[in-house]
Amino acid sequence: MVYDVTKFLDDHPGGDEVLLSATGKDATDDFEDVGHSGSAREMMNEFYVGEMDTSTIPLKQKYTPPNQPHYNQDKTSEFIIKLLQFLVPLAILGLAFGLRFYTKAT
Ligand code: HEM
Repeated sequence: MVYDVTKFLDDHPGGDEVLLSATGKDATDDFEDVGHSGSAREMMNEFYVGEMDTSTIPLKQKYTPPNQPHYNQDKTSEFIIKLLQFLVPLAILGLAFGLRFYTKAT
């Protein structure tokens, strides 16, 4: 049985949260566990929409991850920049020492 409880959310004595948590699925157990009164069962008729062929419900809903923005998976350029950040100062230092050594010798 399918019920549309959108207009009942504000009026449900058990609150809207429990109703919302029971949407889009078989809420029979949730409903029965509360031990709803006879009048609650009568009220349900107001929100009755129809029947559903439960055999058409997929047993497990397939999770399809939302489309992610395409990140640059190629980390090579990042690695080269890091390497250069390390090597360039080292090269300058080496050059400075080299020059100093060279100018002293001559
Ligand atoms: C169309 C469906 C529903 C109707 C018409 C309905 C109606 C009611 C009514 C009239 C009450 C007051 C107590 C009573 O008379 O039994 C109530 C209480 C409550 N209902 Fe519902 N209900 C519905 C669905 C649900 C569902 C699906 C859940 C759980 C997921 C739920 C959880 C509760 C809770 C927790 C209370 C409070 C019980 C308490 O404080 O003792 N109800 N509901």
